[in-house]
Amino acid sequence: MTSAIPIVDLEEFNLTKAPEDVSDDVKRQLAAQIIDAFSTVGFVGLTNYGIPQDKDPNYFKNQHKKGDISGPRYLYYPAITSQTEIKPNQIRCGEHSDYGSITLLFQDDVGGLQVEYLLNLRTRKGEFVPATPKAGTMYVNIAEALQRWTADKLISTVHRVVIPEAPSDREKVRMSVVYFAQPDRDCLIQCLDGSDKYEPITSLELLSMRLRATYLE
Ligand SMILES: O=C(O)CCC(=O)C(=O)O
Ligand SMILES: [Fe+2]
Repeated sequence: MTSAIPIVDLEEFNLTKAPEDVSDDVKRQLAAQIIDAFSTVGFVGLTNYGIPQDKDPNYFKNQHKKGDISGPRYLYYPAITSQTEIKPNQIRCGEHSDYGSITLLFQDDVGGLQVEYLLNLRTRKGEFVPATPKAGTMYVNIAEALQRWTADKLISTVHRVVIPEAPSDREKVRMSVVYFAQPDRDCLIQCLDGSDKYEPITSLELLSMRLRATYLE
């Protein structure tokens, strides 16, 4: 059976307004539609990627059944005008990789998202390349839980958002919607190849550890 990918029409919610000018009701409706689209249609079917042959092909999917710590983030980057003060090397979102299994990322047409393209898998040396917006497409980032699970067979994607160079682009608001697919909170993430490359850890512990490191340390 094939399942259609639902379309969430952001225009309907008039998101060209700044977030503070959009009512909580409209935000709630939009959030409900987006979460429904991501979770019920089973975007998190990671079947056949990095799973040892003897595993159930639905292995990854089954670890996202509850979606109890998965969730969306709506990002609004204000316009940058000639009056805006920008510090040297300032960017819109610093380089990082996400914490869960995969991240689904939708962006508008302003640009600025860059992903690290690994030139050398062993040293992990890479260079940032633009992840150019393309209408009707989404980016899928591999995140850290998946890297641990697959014992580095899949490597998490380092990414960032820079300020566009062209004044006509930087003067536009940039918006993106991302969905962080996180293995269910009690799911034990241990290397599927049987190695001890990473210690087993529950999804919730891994998320808490990464959030602490990012925001508190
Ligand atoms: O705004 C974007 O395109 C990227 C946001 C992002 O990487 C994140 O929220 O983790
Ligand atoms: Fe990210």
